[in-house]
Amino acid sequence: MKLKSSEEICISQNHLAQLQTKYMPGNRYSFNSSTPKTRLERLLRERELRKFNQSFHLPNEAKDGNREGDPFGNDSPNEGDNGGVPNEEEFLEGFTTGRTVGDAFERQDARPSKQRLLVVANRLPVSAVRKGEDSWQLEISVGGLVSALLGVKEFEARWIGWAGVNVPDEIGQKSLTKALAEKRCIPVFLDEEIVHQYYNGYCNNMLWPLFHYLGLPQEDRLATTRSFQSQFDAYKKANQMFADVVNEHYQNGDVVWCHDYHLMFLPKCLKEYNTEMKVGWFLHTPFPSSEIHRTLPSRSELLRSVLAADLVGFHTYDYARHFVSACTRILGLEGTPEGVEDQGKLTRVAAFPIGIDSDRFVRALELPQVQNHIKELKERFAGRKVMLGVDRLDMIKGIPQKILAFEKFLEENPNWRDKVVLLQIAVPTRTDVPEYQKLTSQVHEIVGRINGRFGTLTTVPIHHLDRSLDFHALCALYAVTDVALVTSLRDGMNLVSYEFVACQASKKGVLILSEFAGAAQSLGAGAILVNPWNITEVAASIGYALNMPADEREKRHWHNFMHVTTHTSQEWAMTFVSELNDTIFEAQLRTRQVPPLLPTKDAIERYLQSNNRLLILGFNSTLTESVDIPGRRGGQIKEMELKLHPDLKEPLKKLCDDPKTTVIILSGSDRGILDDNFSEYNMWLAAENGMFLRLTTGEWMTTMPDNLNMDWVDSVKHVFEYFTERTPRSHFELRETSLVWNYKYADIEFGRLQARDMLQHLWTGPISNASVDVVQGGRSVEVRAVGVTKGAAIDRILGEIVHNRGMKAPIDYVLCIGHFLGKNFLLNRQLQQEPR
Ligand SMILES: O=P(O)(O)OC[C@H]1O[C@H](O[C@H]2O[C@H](CO)[C@@H](O)[C@H](O)[C@H]2O)[C@H](O)[C@@H](O)[C@@H]1O
Ligand SMILES: O=c1ccn([C@@H]2O[C@H](COP(=O)(O)OP(=O)(O)O)[C@@H](O)[C@H]2O)c(=O)[nH]1
Repeated sequence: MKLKSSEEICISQNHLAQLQTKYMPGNRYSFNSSTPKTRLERLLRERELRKFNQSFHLPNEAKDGNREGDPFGNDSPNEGDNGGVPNEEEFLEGFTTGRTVGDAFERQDARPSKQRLLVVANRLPVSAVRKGEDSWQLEISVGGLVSALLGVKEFEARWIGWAGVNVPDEIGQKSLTKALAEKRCIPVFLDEEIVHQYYNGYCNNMLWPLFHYLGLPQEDRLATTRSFQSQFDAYKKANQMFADVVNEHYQNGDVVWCHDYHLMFLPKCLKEYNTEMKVGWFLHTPFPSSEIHRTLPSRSELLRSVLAADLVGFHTYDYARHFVSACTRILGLEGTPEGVEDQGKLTRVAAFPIGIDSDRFVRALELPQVQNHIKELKERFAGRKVMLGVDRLDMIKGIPQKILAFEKFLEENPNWRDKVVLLQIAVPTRTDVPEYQKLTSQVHEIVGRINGRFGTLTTVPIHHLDRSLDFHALCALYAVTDVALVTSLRDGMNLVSYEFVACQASKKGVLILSEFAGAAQSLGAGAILVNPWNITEVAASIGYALNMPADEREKRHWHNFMHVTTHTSQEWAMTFVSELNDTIFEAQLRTRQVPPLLPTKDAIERYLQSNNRLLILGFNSTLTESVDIPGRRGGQIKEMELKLHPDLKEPLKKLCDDPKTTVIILSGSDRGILDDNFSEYNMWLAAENGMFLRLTTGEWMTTMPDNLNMDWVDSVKHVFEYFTERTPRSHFELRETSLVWNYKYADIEFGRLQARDMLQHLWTGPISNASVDVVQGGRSVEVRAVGVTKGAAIDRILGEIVHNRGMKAPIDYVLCIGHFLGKNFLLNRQLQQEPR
C-alpha cells in the first residue's frame, strides 16, 4: 500500500472531521435531522465511510507499523520473503483477522470496531489429510467460493464447515478441531453415510444439476429418484448439524452468513433456535427459472427455509428475479421490488456480484518464483499462441464442448495447427459421484482423439492436466495466455475469468466467455461472448480472438480490468454484510409500524366484565377454512364455495346465544352466501360491505344510501368479461352494488399485468366519470358505487341494531376481527373512536 502525500492526508483529516460531525454523534440510526432516513441514504453513507476508512486509516497504520490484524496492509513488493504477497498459509490468516467497517457508525472515534462474522459453508477453506492418530495436514481447498471468501479481510471471521474427511474417532476429532482452530476454522463432522447421501447425493446429484439447468436424474440416474426421500432427509439432518455448531459458537450481535445450495435449510434451523440472529444466505450457483425449480419434489420446503433468512443474495439480478418468481408462483407469496413478503414479514432479496482479491494476483506477478514460471512457460511454448482453460472437471463447465470447438477450429484452419496450443487444467472434483467419473473418461477420450489427429512426433495441440495447480503456477499461466476460453454451460459467476483478466496487464489477452456464466454480465463488454452449445460460433470466436489487433485487445482488456479491480471480494462481502445489518434495522422499523397484537388476556378480562357487547366479524379469510397453496392445487373450486370453518361452528353458536352479545358478520360477499352459511345462528348479517342487513330471524333490508347510481354496471361487466376471457383461471363476481374481478388463481405475474391494464382502462376509459370507486386489492379489482364501504355502512348498521333491539344500555365492548385491507381503513378508524 502506497503512503499518501501529506496533502492528501491533510484533506482526509478535514474529511474525517466532516464525517465525524455528520455521522458519528449518537447512534448509527438515531433519528435526528442529519441521520439518513431511507435505506439508500444509509447504505450510501456507509459506503462513503468505508471508502474513507480505507483511504484514511491504512496509511497511518502503515506509518505506525501497526499492522495488527492486517498482515497484508503494507505490501511493498520488496518486503519479506514473499515480496508482500501472502502465501496460502498467510492468505488464510488474512481471512481470519482484520478490521471491519461494517459497524463503523456505532463508534464514536471513527476507528471502526470489528464485527464478528460466522461464515458457514459446506467446505472449509482447508481440507484435512490425516497423517497420524492425532496429526493433520491442512491443504487449501479449490473452488470459487473458497477463493472469494479468502479475499475477505475486513471482519473478525470464523469459518464453520466440513473438512472434507471422515473422522469417526474422538482423538481424531479433538486433534483436528485444535489444528483447525489455529486457522479460525470450526469443523462440522459428517460421517460417511451422511456425506454420501447429503453431499454426493442430494447436493451434487440433485440440486447442482437442477440449478444448472441439467434437470433431475433421468435414464441411468433414474435410480436415484427412488432414493430422493432418504437423501433429502440426510440433507436436512446435515443442515441441522451445521446449525448445532453455529449455535454453539454464536455470540450476540454476530452476523451469520450461510453459503450455497448445500445449506438451504440452515436459515430456518438457525431462526428456530434464535429469532434474533442476523442471518444472510448467499447462493453461488445460478438460481434457475421457477419452471425448473418447480420440478424438485422438495421445492416448497427449500424455498420456505431460505426465506427464514433476513437477506438472500445472488450473483446476478436474473437469479434473484427467478428466486422471487419461484416464491410467488410456487408458494403464492407476494414478490416486491424489495424481496418476498409473507404475512408482513419481508425477506430481502438482491444481487451481490462476487469479485476476487485482484491485488493479490497483480502483486503475485512480480514475485521471482512467478517470473521464473513465466519464463519457463514462454520458452516452452515459444512460437505458439497459448489458449487456456481452467475448470473443475464438472459437466457444467462445458469442457467437452470447448475441446470440440477447438478441434473444429483446427479442422478449418490448418495454418494454425502448429501455431497454437490449448492448455486445459481440469481439477478433479466430486469424484465419488458417478456422473463426474463418466465425464472424466469422456474428456480423456476426446482429448486423445484430437491429439492423435492433429499431433506430431514432437507436439500435441491439447495439454490436458487432471490436477490442480498452486497459486503461483496458476498466476504464471494466466499471464502467458493469449486467449482464455471459458465455455461453462451454466456457471454462478466464474472467477477464473476474473483472475485471468487481473493477470493480463502486460499481455492484454482475449477472454472468450460463455454467455451463460454470471461473469458475462460484468465482463460481457470486454469479452467475446459465446453460446458454448454452438461449436461453430466458438470455433469462429477462437479465430477472431487469435487474430485480434492490439488496439482492440487493449480496449477490451482495459474495460474488464477496471471492473475486476474495483469489484473485489472485499467490496462484495462488505456490501452484503452492510445490507444485512441494514435489513435488520429496517425490519425493526417496520415492526414498529405494524399494529400491535391484540392483548388477548386483557381482551378476555374486559369481555367478561362487559354487559352489552358487539362482535363484528369478517367472513372470507376470517371464518373460512384455509385453502392450500393458491394457484397450483386446484383449490379454486373449493375456496369459491366459501364455507364456514367447521371448528368455528360450536363457539360461534355459543356467542350468538349469549343475550349479552350481539354478533354481526360484515362481509363483501353477497346475501346468498351469508344465508347459506349463517341462517341457523342468531346473529346479524351485513352483506355486500353492509349494503344489505338482516337479523337471521328476519328479512333482508337495504341500508343502501338513497340515489345509489348503478348505471355503470353494464360497462364494467363488459370490461370484466373481456379480461376474464383473456386471463386463464380468473373469475368475476357480479354483486348488487359492486363487481369484483379476482385473479388469485391465475398466473400471478400475468394477473398483475392484466390488472394494471384493466385499471388503466377503468380510470381513463368510458366509465371514468361515473360515480364509482375503483379499488385495487391484493389480487383483485373491485368497482363499486361511491359510498359502498364498510366504514360508511357501519353507522347505518349500528343505528338499525340499537333501534331494533331497543337497546337502553350503552355498548360497552366492541371487538372487531377481520382480514382488513386499506380500503376498509375508514371502518377501522370509526371503530377505534367507539366508546369501549
Ligand atoms: O466444494 P466442491 O464441491 O468441491 O465445489 C467447489 C465449489 O464449486 C461451486 O462454486 C461456485 O462459486 C463460485 C464463487 O461464487 C462461482 O464463481 C462459481 O460459478 C460457482 O460454481 C460451489 O457453488 C461451491 O459451493 C463449491 O465449494
Ligand atoms: O488448479 C487450480 C484451478 C483452479 N483454482 C481456483 O479455483 C477457483 C475456481 O472458481 P470458479 O468460480 O471459476 O469456479 P468453481 O470451481 O467455483 O465452480 C478459482 O479461484 C481458481 O483460482 C485453483 O486454485 N487451482
